[in-house]
Formats: sequence, structure tokens, C-alpha cells
Amino acid sequence: MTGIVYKSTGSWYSVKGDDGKFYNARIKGVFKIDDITSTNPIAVGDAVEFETENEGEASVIITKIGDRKNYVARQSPRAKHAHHIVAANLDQSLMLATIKEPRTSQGFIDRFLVACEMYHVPAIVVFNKTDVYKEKDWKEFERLKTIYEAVGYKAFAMSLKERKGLDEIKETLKEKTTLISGHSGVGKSSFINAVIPDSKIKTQDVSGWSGKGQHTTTFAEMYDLPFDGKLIDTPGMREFGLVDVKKEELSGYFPEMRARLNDCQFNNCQHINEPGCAIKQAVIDGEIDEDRYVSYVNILESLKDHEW
Ligand SMILES: Nc1nc2c(ncn2[C@@H]2O[C@H](COP(=O)(O)OP(=O)(O)OP(=O)(O)O)[C@@H](O)[C@H]2O)c(=O)[nH]1
Ligand SMILES: [Zn+2]
Repeated sequence: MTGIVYKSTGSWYSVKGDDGKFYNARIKGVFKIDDITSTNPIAVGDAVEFETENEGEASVIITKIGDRKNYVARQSPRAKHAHHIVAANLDQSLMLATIKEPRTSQGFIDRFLVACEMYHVPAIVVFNKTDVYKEKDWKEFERLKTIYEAVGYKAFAMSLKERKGLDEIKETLKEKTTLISGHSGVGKSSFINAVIPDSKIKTQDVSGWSGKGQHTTTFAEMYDLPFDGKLIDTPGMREFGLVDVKKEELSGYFPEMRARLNDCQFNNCQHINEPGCAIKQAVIDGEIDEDRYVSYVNILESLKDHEW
């Protein structure tokens, strides 16, 4: 039978078969796919083939993994130079952010957007908690929305508390598999509970099945939406990472820079203080947002430190 992985712990998997039933699945032997070094061979969202070991049992063996349309990864918490695949076969990725309580920095959002570009996953940014926004916070929201929409991303305002803006966001989730991320306290659990009323997110105890709970490692999990579509939650994960980004590739992950890269005098221009830099000129001319450029510089510096 074929199915889709809804949960992956690294040692067992929850697979929803084409018959609509869930199976506890394991793998036998070593799987190596896509020629990438990852600490987990199978991730949430993977399409798999499986066989029942014993007739009538709900425990099955995964025999094959389908080709991935895409995936997102982060640096493995266990092995320094290995990837950990967070999820596969995504249609889009939604970051929950907020201007207040606690503020999401533009740098954090821009890192997320770079990662989405890198993995070829369309990105959406949703600013929650609008019920506490004062006039200056709304201005900040409008500023960011304008920047992001100009660059090609969707940006929304929402208040889960007042149930405002939710319908429009639900529309964007229809018939899609969407990965949800965001820093702690932004309202991720509240959001999932709002779109999937019976998801029981809050009561889900992730330490229950990971032994004594000394690991803070948590696993992504997929949920069916009450309308057509799926959500992938990434509990405890602030962001998926910029693994293996080369410094010279970074500006290619900023769409507004990508469009101008051929105009720099040097083809290996890093857009810092090289002469004839079209990117710096576009910042001066107000064609590229200055704060986006600051994010670029900050991310570039962080790549230097990590030698990825
Ligand atoms: N004012 C306001 N508070 C909200 C809103 N949405 C969520 N909150 C509050 O923000 C806090 C964090 O919400 P959670 O849903 O637990 O956030 P989370 O992102 O899942 O956080 P972690 O569980 O720490 O990962 C809670 O106190 C919520 O009640 C909102 O729209 N407005
Ligand atoms: Zn340049």
C-alpha cells in the first residue's frame, strides 16, 4: 500500500494509508535518498510504500520512499555537519510573527524567507495579535507588508483573540500542505487550534514517547484540515535553518537582489564595499529596502562564522 508520513520520530513513523487508516511504521535496513546526508531518512510529508508484516496487524514496514518535490531542513541537533529533514513535499510555508508581545524581528523573518527561497517553498508571513497594536505598530505592519508584497510574498494581519483575519488566511491553506513556524509565544498553538478545532495541540505531550523527556528534540507532525488541506506543525522549533548556504549564493535568495545581480561590476560581488555594486546603488536609490539589505549583511556575517 502507499501512504503519507504524518509523524516521524526517527525510530517509528505514523503513516496514513490510502485507505484513510493510520499505521505504525518502521524501516528495515538503511535508506539513502536524494544523496543528502541527513540524520533522518524519512520525514513528515514523505510519500511511502509499505507492507504489513503480519496479516491483520497495524504495524507495517516501509519499503520505498517516493521522490521528493522539495523539503526543508535544519542543522541536525546531534551531528554538526548533517541535515535533519524537517518536512517534505510542501506547497508553502507560513511564518507566524507579531509586531508585539513578543516582537518578531525583521531579521528573523528575513532568515525564514531566505530559507524558503533556498528550498523553493512559497512563503507567507502572518502578523498575529493585532488586537494589541497601537497606531505605530500598525504603521510597522504596513511597512513590512509593503516590503514583502513588493518582493513577492504574501503578508497578512490577524488577531486570534478577536478572530479577525482568520478567514482570509484559511483561504490560503485550502488544498495545500503548509508548514507552520514561528518563535515561541507568537500564537502557533492557538492558530492550529483555531483552524483545526479538535487538534488537541496543547494537550499533546511530546516527551511522553521520547523516553524520560530529557531530550528537548521534538518532531514535526502533520494534521488534516477540516477543509481540504494539511498543516505541518513544528513544535519547539523556532526556525528551519540555512544549512549549506554559500556566501556567494546568499543574494540570490533575496528576490529583489536576484533581479539585479548581473548589473554589479564584479560577478563575485558580495555587495558590501565593492565598486560598481548595483545592489548598494539600489539601496541608495530607495529601490531595495534598507532593512532588507541590513538583514542580508547580518546573514552574510553569520555564514562567515559558521563556515557552511
Ligand atoms: N493578545 C493576543 N494574544 C494572543 C493572540 N494569539 C495568541 N495569544 C496569546 O499568546 C500566548 C502564546 O500563545 P500560544 O498559542 O501558546 O503560542 P505558541 O507560539 O504556541 O507558543 P509556545 O507554546 O511557547 O510555542 C498565549 O498567552 C495566547 O493566549 C492574539 O491574537 N492576541
Ligand atoms: Zn554588488
